[in-house]
Amino acid sequence: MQPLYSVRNLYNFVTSENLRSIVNYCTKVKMSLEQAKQVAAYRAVDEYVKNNSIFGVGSGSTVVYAVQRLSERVETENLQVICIPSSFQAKQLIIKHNLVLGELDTNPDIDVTIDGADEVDNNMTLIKGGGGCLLQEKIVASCSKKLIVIADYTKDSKKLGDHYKKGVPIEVIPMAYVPIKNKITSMFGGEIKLRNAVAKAGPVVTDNGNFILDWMFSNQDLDWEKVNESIKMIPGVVETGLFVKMCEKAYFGQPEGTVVERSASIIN
Ligand SMILES: O=C[C@H](O)[C@H](O)[C@H](O)COP(=O)(O)O
Repeated sequence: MQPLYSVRNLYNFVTSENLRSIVNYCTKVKMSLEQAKQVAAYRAVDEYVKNNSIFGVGSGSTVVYAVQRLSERVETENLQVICIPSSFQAKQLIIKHNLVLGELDTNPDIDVTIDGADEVDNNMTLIKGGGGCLLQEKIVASCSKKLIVIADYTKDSKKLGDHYKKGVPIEVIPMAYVPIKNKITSMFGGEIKLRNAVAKAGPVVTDNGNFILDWMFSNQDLDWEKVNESIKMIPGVVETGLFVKMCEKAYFGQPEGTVVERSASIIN
């Protein structure tokens, strides 16, 4: 007897008609996500980037829209803005849009950084580093008067882990990844995976030559500030993707094109 889920049965089920509906549905979801990212990014750049300022450029797919908007504003309003990148990707975006590229050596005081996030909780604690850029992002954010997050509606959570299931990224020195993995799980439980590359054999290597561990925590009620401090004390840990008390405001683009805002001042 053929199993119900055999390839032939699946093939019969996926007729060209319902395949078209599945593809249409996926395209609509993708478009609504992209639109949500764009409206959030445009709003943040319009509200926060001023003339004669130093601007920290975050990393990820949502930041692409922020840089796009900034370049439009630089052209139409003749804004003078120096851009400080938070990754190789951010640097390439700045160059591609002919914006002024700066560095922390010459501009260590940033007015505002606009960055994406993998998840934002009710207390404005962030998980970042889904794209492996957490270390430079945290350095740039720490040099900024304001950190503003731009994200689509799927990143808006009550508690960390509500929506983002890939865990907290932790950047580590390669030789120490196994002991670090063991120490974190024995302190806080959960499960840890070494992040593997997609178009390369072996692990992801960050812009700084390190590895990334993804910690799937099992307790959503941890004190993230303490957890962050404890993990950072482990020798070989370079940085965590937990951004605690750093973010001033988050803009969440919605599927229908509106933007929901959340401020740290309302919460704290
Ligand atoms: O390492 C990547 C960064 O922390 C990104 O800002 C974060 O992963 C969000 O990226 P995206 O805007 O693509 O969702």
